[in-house]
Amino acid sequence: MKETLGREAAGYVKDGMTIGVGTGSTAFWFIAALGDLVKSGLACRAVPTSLETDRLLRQLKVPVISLADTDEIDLTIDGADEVDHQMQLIKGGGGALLREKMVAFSSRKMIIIADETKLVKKLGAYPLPVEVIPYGYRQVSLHIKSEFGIDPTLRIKDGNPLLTDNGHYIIDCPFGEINDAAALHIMLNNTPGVVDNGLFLNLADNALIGYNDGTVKLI
Ligand SMILES: O=C(CO)[C@H](O)[C@H](O)COP(=O)(O)O
Repeated sequence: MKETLGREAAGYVKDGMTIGVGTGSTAFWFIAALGDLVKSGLACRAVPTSLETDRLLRQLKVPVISLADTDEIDLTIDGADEVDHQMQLIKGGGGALLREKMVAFSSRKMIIIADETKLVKKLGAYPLPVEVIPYGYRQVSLHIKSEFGIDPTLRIKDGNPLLTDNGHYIIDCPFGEINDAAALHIMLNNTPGVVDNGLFLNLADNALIGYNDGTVKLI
């Protein structure tokens, strides 16, 4: 399914485009498809959203530029942890939310690739990743806990706090159903020490949703 989604998304890439390239296991298959297109002669420039995506793109000889090297991105293809029918998202399960959001914000169009399990009526069942400055991360966590009555978890990898590509920590916040995503976004990002959170509001245009029976629908 992820491979089908990656290949389907590659159909939206046109010659000469600057492409934002997402992170994660679904985006992996888009990268593979983009590599094939470049091999067969497509000209494009790719803006990676993580060091891992950067590495994969270079491995496949896809020309890579950094976000600072372009004024605008024509199209971004990325995965998501949740997408609702209004194209609002939760992202950051792979820890790349900050660069992903910066790339999405600079893109004229963003298409999400996700399987049907990620298409939800309301965001929030997936714990919302919040990227924080390591200094004082505990205070941020305590603040979120007392403000919202939830139990945030510091993301751990190999026994240590996971460090993002930007040298930050991630706190995963199990909000449950989010009723006012815009207000939550502001409240979180107004907390000193919070760099950004995984709510992607009004950034995605469409989603390619992959269904169990092998079909893909553009919504
Ligand atoms: O936001 C992300 C990384 O920060 C990913 O797009 C999201 O976690 C989905 O990943 P996958 O396709 O592996 O399920």
